[in-house]
This record gives sequence, structure tokens and C-alpha cells, in this order.
Amino acid sequence: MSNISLLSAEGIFKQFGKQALLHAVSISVRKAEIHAIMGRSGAGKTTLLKILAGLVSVDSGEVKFQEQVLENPEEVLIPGYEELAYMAQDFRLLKNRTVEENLKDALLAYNSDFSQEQRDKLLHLMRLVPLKDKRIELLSGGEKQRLAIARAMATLPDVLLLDEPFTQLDKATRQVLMDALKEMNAEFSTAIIFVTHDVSEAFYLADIIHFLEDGKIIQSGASKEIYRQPANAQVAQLIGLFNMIPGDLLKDEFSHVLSANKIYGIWPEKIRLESAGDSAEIILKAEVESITFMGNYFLLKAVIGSSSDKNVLYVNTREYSAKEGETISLYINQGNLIKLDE
Ligand SMILES: Nc1ncnc2c1ncn2[C@@H]1O[C@H](COP(=O)(O)OP(=O)(O)OP(=O)(O)O)[C@@H](O)[C@H]1O
Repeated sequence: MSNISLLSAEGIFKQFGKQALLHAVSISVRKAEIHAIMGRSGAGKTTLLKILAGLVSVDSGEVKFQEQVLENPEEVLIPGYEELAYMAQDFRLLKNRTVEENLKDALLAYNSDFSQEQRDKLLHLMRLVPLKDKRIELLSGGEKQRLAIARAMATLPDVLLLDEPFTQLDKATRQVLMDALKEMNAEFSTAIIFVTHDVSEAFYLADIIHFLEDGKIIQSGASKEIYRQPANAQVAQLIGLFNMIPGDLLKDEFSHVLSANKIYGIWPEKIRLESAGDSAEIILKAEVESITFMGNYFLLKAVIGSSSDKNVLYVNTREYSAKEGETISLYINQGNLIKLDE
């Protein structure tokens, strides 16, 4: 992978009216890299993606594509660059036209052989063959989403920018499309930047995940790093690390190592229902509130602490003998506790 940035945003500030949205945001994407942008609703993810696509102007800072500064949209005749393909959350399909006509339109600038080849390939890949003569108005949400992704991929751009590309798809179709994007990335070295709320999509696809919070990128890193050490409680929650234990619930026995005024995270699969027999184990008394069958594991919801200071913990387990309402022991290896900043 080259070290040179293909698309970058440097020190971006963006404000809508009086509302400051992005504050000194920088991202650098190299050829063939896949980046995910995560963050709470309203954090500015779509705005950042549009800025990277050259569709929204910035108040200060620069967006560079292949080392060239991208002009603000109002300064160029056609917003966006051909090498950058952008898929909006609302799809932007051509109304009153069929599925195939929409694909044809995306490929207008290309010769008919390439256009035909890409159309056939994408119709198959996106499972749109039976729908190719159907008009857009008659498509379901998921069908429109598949077509929108196909349109963005059609011209084999250098960078694909996708805003929540899989939200309306069932799991099986989502998997097919994620694999298709991986293949495109591997075959054509396409860089991909996508916005998602779903951590499994980010973990599956992205080399680097960025977390946007209060207008800033609060953490960027590979999935393993983020899993091991989320930057703070917000990131932890966004990636599904819901077990947060105030240090004072853990402090009595281990006050020498744990800080009472800190929050500790622990993954549900790291809490055991039986002792592992090691010396660094913390034992918590808990009441089982519910046990739910989740397919390949059971999700046990347990409550620790006193009635005035209750804390819910989720435990993933393959086996259990506990019953709802029972008091049980939970075993936590101290090494699995993640100290979180609030
Ligand atoms: N053109 C605009 N004019 C004024 N405010 C805007 C404009 N575009 C976005 N905003 C505001 O900026 C904030 C961030 O919007 P944005 O769509 O970037 O967030 P997001 O993180 O993508 O949210 P979601 O996850 O809900 O899609 C919102 O409060 C939104 O209302």
C-alpha cells in the first residue's frame, strides 16, 4: 500500500448557521484502504462524507484528492469528481426510469461494450436481473439501495463514498454486498469510505474506523485496537460494549488496582459463570433477571449492586444452569476490564 494519501480532509471546520458541527477534523485515506465513519445520530457523519466527496463546502480546512485541493462545490460546474462516486442515504435514483436505465445512465460516458459488461455484472451481483425492467417507483427500499450501490460502483471509481449503504438489506444480501465491495477493493484497489451505525459492518469491512463525537474525531484505529481499548464510554457504547461497571462496585476487594471513580467496560463474552481459578479474578454477586436464546449463545441479563445502586450486566454464555430470579456469581478476570474515560 502506498503511503501517499489518495483522499484527505485536513483541519476541516464546518458550521451550519450558529451550530458548529465539525471542528478540526482530519482524515487521510490511501489507495485501496477501507474506512468506516461511526458516531451518534447527528454527529456529522453524512456532512463529513459529503465534504470528502466535494459536495459540501467547508468553512476552513482543505480536502485533497491525489494531492490536488478539491474546489468547493459552488466553484465547479459539476459538483464532485468522476473518480469519486458517492451514494447518498436517499439513493438519488432517476425517477420514471427502469433499473437498467438507471445503470445505463451511470455509464453514459463509457463505451457501449464496457457499459454493457458492467450492467450485466452488476445486475447479477446485486440480484437485480429479475427487476431490470421495473420502474424505480415500484422497487422496495432494499432494491433501491442495491441499485444505488450498483450505480456508485459502475464506473470503477478510485474512491467509493457510501452513506449507510446496507441499512435496508436483509442479513444474507448484506453479506453478499459486503463481499462484493471487498472484491472490488481487492481487484481494482478501490478505496472505500462508508458511514455506518453497525459495528459488525465496520469490523468486517474497514481497515480503519473513525469515531465522530462533538464535532471531533475522538478515535481512529483498526477494529482490534478499538475492541481492546475504546477511547471512552461513547465509543464503547457505539461498538456494543454495553457492560459498564462503576469502579466503586468493584473497589472493595481491589481498591489497590481499580479506581473507584472510573468506569470499567467488559465484553459480555468475557464474564464467566464459573471460576477460572486464577488469582486476578473478581467475583460479583448478581441476580439473574432474564435468559434469552440468541442462536449460538444465550444472553443472560444479571443485576449487580444494591437496589439504590443497580447495574445491569450482560453475559454471553453457551451453557448455564442458572434460573431467572436466582443469585449467582459472576467471575471477571481483572485483565479483561477496560478502563474507560467518560
Ligand atoms: N444543509 C444543512 N443545513 C443546516 N443544518 C444541517 C445541514 N446538513 C446537516 N445539518 C445538521 O447537521 C447535523 C449533522 O447532520 P449529519 O446528517 O451530518 O449527521 P449524521 O451523523 O450523518 O446523522 P445520522 O446518523 O442521523 O444520519 C444535524 O443536526 C443536521 O440537522
